[in-house]
Amino acid sequence: MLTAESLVAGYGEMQILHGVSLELAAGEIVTIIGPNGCGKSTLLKTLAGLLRPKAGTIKLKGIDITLAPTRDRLRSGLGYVPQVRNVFATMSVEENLRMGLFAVPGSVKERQAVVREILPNLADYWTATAGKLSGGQQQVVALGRALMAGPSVLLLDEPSAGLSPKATDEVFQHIREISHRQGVGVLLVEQNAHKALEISDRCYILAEGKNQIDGSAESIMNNPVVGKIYLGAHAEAV
Ligand SMILES: Nc1ncnc2c1ncn2[C@@H]1O[C@H](COP(=O)(O)OP(=O)(O)OP(=O)(O)O)[C@@H](O)[C@H]1O
Repeated sequence: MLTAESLVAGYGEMQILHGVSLELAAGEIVTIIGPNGCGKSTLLKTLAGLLRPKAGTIKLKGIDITLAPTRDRLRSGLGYVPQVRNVFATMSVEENLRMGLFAVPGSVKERQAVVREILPNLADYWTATAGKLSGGQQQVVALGRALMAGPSVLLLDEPSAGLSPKATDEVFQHIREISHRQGVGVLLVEQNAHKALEISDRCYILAEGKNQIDGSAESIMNNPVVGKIYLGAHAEAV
């Protein structure tokens, strides 16, 4: 569904990604973990088209989108939810979802009905101002907005950031359903590595802008060395 090969990217002269490669299949959840500053968000921004890679290729459904503008990526089925400022705070939930269709043709009402079926909680705060919702509710709104465009791939940057354990579980449950029921491939960047691995099929570990280790989520969780270095305090529990 989505492949990246040997991506080199960064900010100005500063190179952050030094040849990162990955694959994501339909209906699969893949988590990217790694130390702070290793380039996880930079990788998602590059895949989403916010940063232009200096080298490497990105393909979506076999089509080269390496240099495609963000709008074209959206139309081709690539959705992206950034870590911060992922809702329009002064708009209602309904309007936030409307915005999700700005670059993609389609009927707002029809798409909203589909998204409300996938995320039934949205009905509870449909007319509320998004900025006044809890962090967990805002994250559901952000997911809903991304789903409006009918993506086949979703890039999610730390969806559990700032959420309580309970809200994190709810958001992860939604992610699992979006992936497994709707067939959406989900690429997840998470600090909460242990919890993310529990809902993931596979995992890539990055270090210093390079692929370090990859494998099934289970093999990563059961690898004592990986656990100790990358899963932190949770290592004992794995
Ligand atoms: N807009 C920017 N301009 C310049 N440098 C940036 C910018 N955004 C990030 N960086 C730098 O790029 C490096 C990688 O940042 P990135 O956010 O991709 O890491 P990360 O792995 O997602 O980190 P974290 O886990 O802390 O979120 C860091 O050194 C960061 O300071």
